[in-house]
Amino acid sequence: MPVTDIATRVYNHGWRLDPVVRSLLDTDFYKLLMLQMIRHLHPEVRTTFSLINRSTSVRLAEVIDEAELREQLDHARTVRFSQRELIWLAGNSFYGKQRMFAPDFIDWLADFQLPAYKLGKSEGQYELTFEGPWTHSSMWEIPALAIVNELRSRAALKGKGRFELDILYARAKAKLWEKVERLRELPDLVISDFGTRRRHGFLWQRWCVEALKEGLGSRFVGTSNVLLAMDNDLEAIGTNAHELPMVLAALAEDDAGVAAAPYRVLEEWRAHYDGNLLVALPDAFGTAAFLRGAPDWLADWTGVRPDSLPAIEGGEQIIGWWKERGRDPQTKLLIFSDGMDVDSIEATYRHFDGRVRMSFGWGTNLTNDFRGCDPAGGHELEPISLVAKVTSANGRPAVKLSDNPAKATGLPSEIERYRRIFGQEGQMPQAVRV
Ligand SMILES: Nc1ncnc2c1ncn2[C@@H]1O[C@H](COP(=O)(O)OP(=O)(O)OP(=O)(O)O)[C@@H](O)[C@H]1O
Ligand SMILES: O=P(O)(O)OC[C@H]1O[C@H](OP(=O)(O)OP(=O)(O)O)[C@H](O)[C@@H]1O
Ligand SMILES: O=C(O)c1cccnc1
Repeated sequence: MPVTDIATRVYNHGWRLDPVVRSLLDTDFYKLLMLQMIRHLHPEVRTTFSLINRSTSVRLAEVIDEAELREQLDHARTVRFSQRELIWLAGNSFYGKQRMFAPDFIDWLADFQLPAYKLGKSEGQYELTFEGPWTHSSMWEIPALAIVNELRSRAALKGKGRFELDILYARAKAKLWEKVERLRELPDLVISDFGTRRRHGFLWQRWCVEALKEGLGSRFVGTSNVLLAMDNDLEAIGTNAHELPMVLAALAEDDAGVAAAPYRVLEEWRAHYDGNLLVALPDAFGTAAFLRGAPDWLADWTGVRPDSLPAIEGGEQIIGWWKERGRDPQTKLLIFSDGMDVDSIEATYRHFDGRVRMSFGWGTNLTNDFRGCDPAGGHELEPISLVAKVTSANGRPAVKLSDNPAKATGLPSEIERYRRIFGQEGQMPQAVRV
């Protein structure tokens, strides 16, 4: 296990290009799972992904230097899958399954390059978009977010002294370790790292993952970061994302096609994957409508990943649905993954303990929690709510409604149309923190 003195490195490395993204495996596992399917079924679809800063009070274009941002984005475009990485992807077993990725997909990855980007500025924010085949533009989501988040951290760290940095990281480490000690009290906890996109930095995420591996032992089941999984001999963890129903709905010819899109996605998914990968994401256009219209076979899937209702609320709705459909929730899996942190993990665990199988995907509050750690008392290192969403498919607008109206994305007129199609039952406004 490489042990890097992060404070020393941050101090020493301020003077040359220090690439944020050095591997195309430095992404979420679900991106590769989705990519294999998209390439197979939708190779002709073109999409645009756009950066959206929901923390509008943070004027990113005034914090991050544009030349540095371009340098990092350009560098990411030079990175290719290495031979070693492709051999690992082809030969490793995932979720106990051999050959998850077909040989022709692995061959295709060998030539993969991130497509061009467009970068502008408006009202203190960056306008960063990625247009191209869905297979390519989608792959920008995680590296683009990791780059912007890490450049923001670096900007906040610039000018700090060697000891100030040392104390800052010491505090962040102690803070994380206190969380580990609390989580150890939950005997049947199952938790993984989902924190790549909004991490403080790569090396910090690596430290967090290694700390959880030692501190939580078998309760820590892996990481969604494929590179860290490979390097640390951990399980790569992944489900699927909102972009799948969003793109299929955008491509639909009429309202009925939009309404059917979330279930078509599931059919496509089950034709590619099975077992623990049969986990549905219910909230792209509202969980209540999704569950009401779901085909009965969906209740036979392994689990559901509630993602925008408060965790207990969302879990209860899904358990109620399993019961209604005559399934035993104790055999089912709930994956909680939206802005979780120790308090909500403990509360959710205790609430559902014994009633359902559960696991937690711990993101930003794992890999970017520097709240209260800056010896100078600054707030510049606190995480922001930065996302990259699909905004159009074949030139047609893409929409996400979510259960939380604060997370809706898309043209206002299209959001209205989708609200008419899916209804607004169960919408629950909540402040978005990360
Ligand atoms: N963003 C990153 N992505 C992947 N690996 C990284 C990243 N940053 C550092 N590493 C790896 O972590 C280890 C320690 O990093 P560090 O950068 O301190 O090494 P270094 O000897 O200074 O080399 P480098 O010139 O690559 O920065 C090295 O193995 C390096 O390749
Ligand atoms: O602990 P967290 O930082 O929340 O990380 C995990 C979250 O990341 C993804 O959300 P995404 O980036 O797509 O944003 P959104 O669902 O909040 O819009 C995912 O759907 C989880 O909700
Ligand atoms: O695989 C997932 O569901 C996942 C991974 C990282 C972040 N959010 C979700």
